[in-house]
Amino acid sequence: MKNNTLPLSLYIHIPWCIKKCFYCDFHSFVKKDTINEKKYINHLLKDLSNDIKYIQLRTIHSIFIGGGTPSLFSSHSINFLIQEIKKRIPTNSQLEITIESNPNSFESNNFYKYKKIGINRLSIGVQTFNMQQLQLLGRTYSSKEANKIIHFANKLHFKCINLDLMHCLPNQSVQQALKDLIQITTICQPQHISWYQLSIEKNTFFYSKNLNLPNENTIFNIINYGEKILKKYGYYKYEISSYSKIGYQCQHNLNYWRFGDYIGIGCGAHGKITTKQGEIIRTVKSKKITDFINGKYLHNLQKIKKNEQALEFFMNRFRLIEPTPKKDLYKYTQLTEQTIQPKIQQAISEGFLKETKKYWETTSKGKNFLNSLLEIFI
Ligand SMILES: C[S@@+](CC[C@H](N)C(=O)[O-])C[C@H]1O[C@@H](n2cnc3c(N)ncnc32)[C@H](O)[C@@H]1O
Ligand SMILES: C[S@@+](CC[C@H](N)C(=O)[O-])C[C@H]1O[C@@H](n2cnc3c(N)ncnc32)[C@H](O)[C@@H]1O
Ligand code: SF4
Repeated sequence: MKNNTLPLSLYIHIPWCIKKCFYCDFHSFVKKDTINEKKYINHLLKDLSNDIKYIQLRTIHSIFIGGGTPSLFSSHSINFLIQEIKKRIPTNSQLEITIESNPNSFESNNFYKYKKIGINRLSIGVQTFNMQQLQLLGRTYSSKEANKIIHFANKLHFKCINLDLMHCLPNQSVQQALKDLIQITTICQPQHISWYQLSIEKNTFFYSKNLNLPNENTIFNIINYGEKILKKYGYYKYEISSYSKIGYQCQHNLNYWRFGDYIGIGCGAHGKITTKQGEIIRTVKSKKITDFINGKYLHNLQKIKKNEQALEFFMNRFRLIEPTPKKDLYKYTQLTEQTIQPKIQQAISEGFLKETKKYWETTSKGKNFLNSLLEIFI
């Protein structure tokens, strides 16, 4: 492979939370006592130094500090981390730096300083403004507190604020789900909204519960009317769950979905890298914090087999609303169009896909039955 020109992002995982929410299976564990932030950050930097080889003369165009609840870390620690990273790897002038936070008062004390140290995208996980539902989800703040903190964050004028909102919650009516959206789009007015349909995941408290989840009809109405509200208030859908004002798409997540490269550091972080030889590898870092802080950073490194690369590429690409440029298949995987032509023709003949000279685009049937479309590429 010639010089690697694929966009490169850096993901940093901070795995601690105040408590484990009943629905969440992201890699996080409850903070038992004071976290030795400096020690963890030193290990993050050592973890990064092992992955420097993957940079291949590129610059980093986005940093995402996710979790867990990264906003449990002080602005001093986050500043030290960002400065040390910048000493080690070139970053581009338009660097997007996101940190995720929960709308708890003590965490919001960090917001002002996060902005001062260069964080330009603040993601706040609200989930809902309905008090009963917040309690049902196991969240640790009130809707009043969430509103106050979003209002406070707005006044700090981050370049972009994202709010995470979930829908199709247990016992949730269409009206309640839409009320959350009206609140967010007309009062909070963030630049970006991530609107997630609740998924019941294994290894979560919810998984073993007999929940009163919305039926198909309610789900259809929530999504159908919800998308109308989002569009009415200027939020354009660019990915299955992602909506933004024009110009505020999340560059980090876009890079994932376009099948770009990203280095993942931290306990449980994953990365996806294209090597000089044109191989595509996935890295998974140790999920056990004891392993990670004993210097066992890398848990697993796996090459994506050639015959799985088209599926991996389209699994990411077809999440996006934008059409897929045909030239990107070779750019991101080194696969030629010829190698996948029969499957493309099958997807077109089954009504999931349409094509022009330069693009492939999912039809509404393809968007609504994405898994059936992707099965063609297995
Ligand atoms: C991993 S959390 C990190 C953000 C922050 N810790 C918080 O809780 O707000 C990222 C987001 O994933 C979403 N999420 C987590 N579990 C989910 C599930 N089972 N179904 C749908 N969305 C989920 C939530 O909206 C959450 O804000
Ligand atoms: C579900 S997304 C939510 C993004 C948020 N809605 C936004 O727009 O900023 C973020 C979560 O996905 C997980 N995540 C993202 N990239 C990751 C990576 N490379 N390795 C491990 N976990 C990752 C983390 O749990 C992180 O909190
Ligand atoms: S949703 Fe956020 S706060 Fe809740 S357990 Fe997951 S990462 Fe932690």
